[in-house]
Amino acid sequence: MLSVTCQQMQDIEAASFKQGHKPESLMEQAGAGIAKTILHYFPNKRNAVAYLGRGHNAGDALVALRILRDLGWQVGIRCENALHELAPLTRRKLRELGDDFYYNQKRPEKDSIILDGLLGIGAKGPLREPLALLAGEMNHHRVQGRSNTIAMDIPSGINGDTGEVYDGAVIADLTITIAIPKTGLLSQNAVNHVGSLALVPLEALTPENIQPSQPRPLHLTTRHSIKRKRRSFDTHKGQAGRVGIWAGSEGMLGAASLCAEAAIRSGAGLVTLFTPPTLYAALASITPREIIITPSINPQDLLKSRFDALVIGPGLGSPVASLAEKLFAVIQETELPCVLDADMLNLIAREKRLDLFRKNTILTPHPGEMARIYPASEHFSRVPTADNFTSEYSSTLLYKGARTLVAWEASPIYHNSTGTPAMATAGQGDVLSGLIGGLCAQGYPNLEAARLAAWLCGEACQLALRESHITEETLTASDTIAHLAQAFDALT
Ligand SMILES: NC(=O)C1=CN([C@@H]2O[C@H](COP(=O)(O)OP(=O)(O)OC[C@H]3O[C@@H](n4cnc5c(N)ncnc54)[C@H](O)[C@@H]3O)[C@@H](O)[C@H]2O)[C@@H](O)CC1
Ligand SMILES: Nc1ncnc2c1ncn2[C@@H]1O[C@H](COP(=O)(O)OP(=O)(O)O)[C@@H](O)[C@H]1O
Ligand SMILES: [K+]
Repeated sequence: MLSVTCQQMQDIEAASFKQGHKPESLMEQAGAGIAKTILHYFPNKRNAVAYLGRGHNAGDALVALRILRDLGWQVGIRCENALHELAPLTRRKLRELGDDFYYNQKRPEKDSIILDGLLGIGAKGPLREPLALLAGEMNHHRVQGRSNTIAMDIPSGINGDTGEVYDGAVIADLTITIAIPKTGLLSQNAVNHVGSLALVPLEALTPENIQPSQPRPLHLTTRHSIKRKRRSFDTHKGQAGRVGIWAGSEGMLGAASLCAEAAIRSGAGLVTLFTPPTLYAALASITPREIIITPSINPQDLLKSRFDALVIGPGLGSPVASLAEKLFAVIQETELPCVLDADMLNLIAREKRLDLFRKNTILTPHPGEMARIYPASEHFSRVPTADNFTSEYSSTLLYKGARTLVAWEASPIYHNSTGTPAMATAGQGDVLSGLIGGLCAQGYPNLEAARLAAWLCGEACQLALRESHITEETLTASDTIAHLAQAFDALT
């Protein structure tokens, strides 16, 4: 969904009020959506404390808090403003929690949920007292109490238009933005304060007829903006997509195995993994039985079978020159959707074969690989890099990072909403490339496959963290695969 400035959001709100929508009804819908999102990621009852400012942002937090309390959560508030200073609607939402609620203020306990309802799109400039004090308290409890902070609409102390981070701004693990994403949330400067993103759509507030504020529009990929395919009843495995993978080398068998497993878990009907004959036995012992493993020394084999998509690169290492030439020839010849990942990108950079970045290819560089294939990226921030790169090359680009970007030619630059720092662990990229290949093989257009795969991987990891035996420290790429089903299920 297109992102908007705070002023554009306020104009859309004002227009909806003119049409007869009521602020209280919108606030109830926003609060209900926030509570639902919190329960999606934190399904077990906890202690929740809402930090309140004076405006309607606090009202959203109070509605969510009321819903959580009705479901048996222990809830409380922190507010340094006098009651009479609160906006009338916000005061009403506070009263609905009980007359004594304001006077029995609470601080978060260990492992709490902290709701940031200090400031939303009505914020002007850096945090002023008493909100600066409360933001400091929230950030302290988040670290000391290992609590999770969830920002209502935008993290307080962030400029919603530019993403500028003011002193003492709230650090959120998850920002639940209301109705339409605000452009500042997508800024790279703000990423450590925004965390992962979720959207609560409101029917009355949609971005129709809004002019993008940038020449290349910035969109957020959320669960609502991805369409999941349904199969017809008589689908057979040949129609469900055939993926050919060239991956792995001595010491990097796991990359090949994870990539192939993710491809079959994406829904692809048949996945074939080509491997040097010397690695066959070892790879067969760690790869799911559903994967066809074919010993091969010639990448041309990728062109001989009837595949619907190819993935080349995970764990490839540094192939000898003759193998490299054969891989280049395959990439040059194939018209299939072709994911080029990891060492394949390094190889292309090293041999200066950027002519291979054709329309059917999907490139998945992390910033290090990006600097090799496109040294200009070191002089630009992420969005201009994605913009310039896709203007120069006709490939679909998936530029990995804490806010993964996906773009193609003149498409909007899509910012992925899901993900967690727990993903900073080996093998996540191999899962991602396998997933993209599997989705392409099922007929998702390249851009859609890349957006969906990035969203699914991030969502799977966020959902994995709900489980008591998986933490930020212990999450592995295998856990990502194991939670893909829940991620698919979370799509509307
Ligand atoms: N208006 C509506 O119909 C809806 C509003 N919603 C929520 O309401 C929010 C906007 O509410 P408001 O317009 O009341 O604005 P805020 O809740 O952002 O509060 C703005 C008030 O905070 C104070 N303030 C501004 N900048 C400050 C600073 N730097 N330091 C300290 N105090 C500062 C001022 O008193 C200002 O009036 C949205 O972000 C969203 O969360 C949602 O409930 C959806 C519907
Ligand atoms: N802090 C983070 N927040 C969100 N996603 C992350 C974070 N760190 C890594 N990721 C994601 O994990 C994946 C890692 O890919 P990559 O670095 O290629 O891993 P590998 O090569 O080990 O498989 C990318 O999709 C990246 O976007
Ligand atoms: K907020």
